[in-house]
Amino acid sequence: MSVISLRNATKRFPGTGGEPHTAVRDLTFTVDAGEFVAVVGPTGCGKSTTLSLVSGLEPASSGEVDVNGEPVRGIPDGVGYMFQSDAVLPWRSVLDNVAAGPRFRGLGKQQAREKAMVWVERVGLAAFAKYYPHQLSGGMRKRVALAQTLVNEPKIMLMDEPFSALDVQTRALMQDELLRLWAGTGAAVIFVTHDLEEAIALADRVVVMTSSPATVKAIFDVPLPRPRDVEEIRLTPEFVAAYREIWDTLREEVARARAEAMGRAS
Ligand SMILES: Nc1ncnc2c1ncn2[C@@H]1O[C@H](COP(=O)(O)OP(=O)(O)OP(=O)(O)O)[C@@H](O)[C@H]1O
Repeated sequence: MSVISLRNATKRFPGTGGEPHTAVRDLTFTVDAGEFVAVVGPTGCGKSTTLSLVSGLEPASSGEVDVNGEPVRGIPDGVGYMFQSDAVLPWRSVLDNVAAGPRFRGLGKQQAREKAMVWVERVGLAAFAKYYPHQLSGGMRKRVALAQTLVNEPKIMLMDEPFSALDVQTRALMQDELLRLWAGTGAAVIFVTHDLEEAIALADRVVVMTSSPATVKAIFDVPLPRPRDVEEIRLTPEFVAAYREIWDTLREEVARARAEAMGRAS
């Protein structure tokens, strides 16, 4: 069953010159329970706006966006977020950062900490539970952010380039970690990325967006088995074939976006 469904969803923002600016147009795709969908497209095409429509942060100007079978009006329950910049609070320990969500949702301090500790352990930070964010590496902070998201047991996870600021090795580690932890949750994921390799390594399906204003250009199934080791899987012929096929479609859009950006600059 689809837990996320967009039908001809369009978003227009007020433009600077009075004319409305269309950020995304006629978006149509669905995400099933337990499905991992990656969204790729050229820079600035409207990927983050797509997530804003699903998260209820921005209402659609036309078309329909449903979450759990209901039209999105405001921020739906059971949705977890992870963005490029994390929401780790510097004045709280790792454990208290992770416990903040359960506290907010009404658990007592002790219960929230117990629940948080389970996730702190799962993301491999048990020895660092009392540390403060400034004492952690970038990868460790991302682990905290992942625990902060997963501790709330979201049925939907919206991820906007969560690992793009990490170095290549830490990034691969975090991708593996995400897949391992997500596997037990049954959550539907939309993962926005610039990086086609990352999209294929992680996802069940890849949605390719056109250049701005974005619409869905094509949707590809990723025929790779799970569980996956993201560094190993990149070397398989199936991965390379999927990469070629999807890149053929994405390349035109990236070229078009570049040409438009150069046109604007000149
Ligand atoms: N709140 C807003 N008000 C006005 N325009 C906006 C707003 N949010 C996004 N836009 C515009 O919508 C378009 C798409 O932006 P969006 O951030 O969704 O793209 P993106 O594909 O996520 O970008 P990137 O690849 O750089 O992360 C851009 O032209 C942007 O300026």
